[in-house]
Amino acid sequence: MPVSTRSKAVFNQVQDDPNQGQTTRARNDQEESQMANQMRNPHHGLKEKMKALTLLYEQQKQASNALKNPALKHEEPRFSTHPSIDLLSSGKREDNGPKESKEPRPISHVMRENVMPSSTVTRNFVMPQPLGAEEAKENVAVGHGGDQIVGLSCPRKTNVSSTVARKLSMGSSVMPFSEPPRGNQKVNEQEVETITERQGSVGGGNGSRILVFVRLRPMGKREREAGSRCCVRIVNKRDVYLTEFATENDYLRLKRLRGRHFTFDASFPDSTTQQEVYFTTTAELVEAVLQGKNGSVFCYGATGAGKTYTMLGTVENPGVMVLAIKDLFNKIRQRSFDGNHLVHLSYLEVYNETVRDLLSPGRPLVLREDKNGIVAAGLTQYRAYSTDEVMALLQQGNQNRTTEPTRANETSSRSHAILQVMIEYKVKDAANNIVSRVGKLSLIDLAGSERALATDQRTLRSLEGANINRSLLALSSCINALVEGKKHIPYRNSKLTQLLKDSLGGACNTVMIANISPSNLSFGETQNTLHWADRAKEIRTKACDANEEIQVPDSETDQAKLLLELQRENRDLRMQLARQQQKLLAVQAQTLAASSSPTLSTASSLLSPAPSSALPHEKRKQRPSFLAGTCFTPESKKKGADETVRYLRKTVKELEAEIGRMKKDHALEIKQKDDFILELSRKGAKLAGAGGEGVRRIVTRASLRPKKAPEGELKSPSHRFTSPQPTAKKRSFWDITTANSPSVATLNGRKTRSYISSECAAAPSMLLQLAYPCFWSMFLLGPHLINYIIQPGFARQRPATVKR
Ligand SMILES: Nc1ncnc2c1ncn2[C@@H]1O[C@H](COP(=O)(O)OP(=O)(O)OP(=O)(O)O)[C@@H](O)[C@H]1O
Repeated sequence: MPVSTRSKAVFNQVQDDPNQGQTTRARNDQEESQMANQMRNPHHGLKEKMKALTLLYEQQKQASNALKNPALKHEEPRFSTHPSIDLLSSGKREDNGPKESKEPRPISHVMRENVMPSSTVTRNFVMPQPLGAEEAKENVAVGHGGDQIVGLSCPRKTNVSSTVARKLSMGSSVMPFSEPPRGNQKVNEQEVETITERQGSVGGGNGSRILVFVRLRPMGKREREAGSRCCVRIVNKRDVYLTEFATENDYLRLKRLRGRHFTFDASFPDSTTQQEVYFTTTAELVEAVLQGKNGSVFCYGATGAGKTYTMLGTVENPGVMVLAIKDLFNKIRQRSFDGNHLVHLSYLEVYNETVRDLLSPGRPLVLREDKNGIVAAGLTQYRAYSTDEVMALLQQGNQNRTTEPTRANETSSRSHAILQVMIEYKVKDAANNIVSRVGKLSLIDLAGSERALATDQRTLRSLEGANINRSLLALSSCINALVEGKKHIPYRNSKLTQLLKDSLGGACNTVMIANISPSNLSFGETQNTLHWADRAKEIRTKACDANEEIQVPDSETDQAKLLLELQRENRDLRMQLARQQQKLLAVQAQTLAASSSPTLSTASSLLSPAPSSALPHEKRKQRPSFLAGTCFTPESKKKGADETVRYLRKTVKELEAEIGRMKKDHALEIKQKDDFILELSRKGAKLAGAGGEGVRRIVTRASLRPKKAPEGELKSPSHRFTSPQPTAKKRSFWDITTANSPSVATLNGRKTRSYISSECAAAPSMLLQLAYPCFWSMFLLGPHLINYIIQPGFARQRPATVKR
């Protein structure tokens, strides 16, 4: 620490003085130890350092006075200056100061002088020395529109060297934009690496993040005249504060201000020059394009926000497009001595959802997708050899561009313009093969997002506005889908998004410049622009060095791949379409069913479950379906209804025939059972006769019935939940017969049940017994019928003929 070193030097001087008395020496020792203690303590504040420095200063002053006037050698100075005076030069004085002995002043004295300076003190305020880049960054004053408030407590704005600032701007989270290099100053290649690295790191190694910048334009004359206020504040060249002022009529929020805060990679206040914008946003992309990577810059914002100014600029203040072309040719000249760089140029616009060639206007162009991405078929590619040539082409293209005056902007661009510069660079690789690298730079000036009222409601402008808004809406949908990581990105929703596919989701370094107006009258548009810009920050494009992989294109393989991809896409789309159609048909069918005649609908609703379940599968297949797609015309409707009626009649007939068959079967069964019972009865009678005095026992149902439970006997809890005939035993027809009766399972696993009254007091006569099967057959028919209805295919599985 410089302070402690100096202090030590002073004490050494004191010790070296041979004329020093014992008392003074003792006091000095005490002071020395006190000072040493103070210096050892790292937490001594500024006050302590000041004390030490003041002491030092006093000593030096005394020494110099003593030199000038030996008579005043031990006199105390009559006034002192502020301790901060000559803070930095004190060290020098100390070094050059005399080595003569001087009595150190007591600390208390020095302190008193510092605290209570004499009225005659001359005060000199010294501005601190300029700080380093880091300190300057920390102390950037918060000012409106990026202006610095320079005061006594703030350091002066320092000029950070361009390299440092560039690294700061691209390599760290804080990104103040940099000063442009003067003249033809070469951009350091390391700087380009920094932005690429940064983009790569953000993209997680596989891709790069879109860099988003915001540019605020100055307040326009019209806006000033309309009395608009500035609602945008840019702080730290990065943060954008948007304030909504309450209108005079908005009494509820009259005193309330609503604000929003956004942070971008860099934000340009209204005083920013075109060069600053270019060097911060695009210069590095140009460098990357020369290395065979793709780059895109697009301006986005409301109408009149300054997009065209940023992209094209004026003759005096050329914009990004012009500066990029100039820079590109400069760089090519610097590095290409063998003329290996080929520059091709195309310029197109998207106007009312049609693509037009701005360099050779003619019929609208068709967009096609090939292995290089989306291309406009038939678009002119000009080979350019110099900046002047490109400038001439650019001018020509701009003259062909659709611009119209609107209420919001006198020279409003009514189309999206895309300038594409392709740079092909041929190099020899290690194996001496010529490898060509192609980099593409797309510079896009979008038409302004706008409200119909803000522009023009009446004429063609409104149609243009609708189309512009549609394409921008499609763009925002794509941004949303990309941000949310969706599989399907709706690029096909507009021509603009198709053309921007590469820039948004391809292998490309992309920069978005959001242009905003400062006027509070454009608050809504500004907020919207900032919202989308903020969203776009999250988009990650693919890795940018895909170019390496397409150096040696295998045309057949590529075509096959493309074909496969297109087929897959086609299949997906067809499936999507089919699903949608199915949904539509289902809805239409429901509507049709609801609107058809009540009898028919009732009949079909009543009968539809039965036939579908009762009929064999083949029959169900044949049933006319509403989804067959033939029921949408009146004739087809009638036809469908007739068919249904016919089908129902047929079903009824079939059912009747089935019932008749079943009746016959059951009659036969009943007859067989009756015969069997009769025979048994006869046998029983014979046995009884042969037994003589034996008890005649006729098996009746009553005898088989369980005895009534004794009163007071507990019933199971489930008893409460049984049917109303819990006391009657459920018995089958065969229960009354002997053990060789066919089991219940012989009837296809289905139990045929009947309930027997528990009130039969006496055994029934034979006649009655014969009547029972008839009675039972009634019960038997019911379940069979039900089974027929609820179980398909039952009709084919008739009960096996009962054998004795
Ligand atoms: N940074 C700026 N400095 C000075 N003037 C500017 C700036 N930005 C824009 N302007 C001026 O504002 C006006 C509107 O700008 P510009 O035409 O670029 O808007 P735009 O966003 O392209 O509008 P549109 O979408 O309707 O085409 C122009 O007169 C332009 O000169």
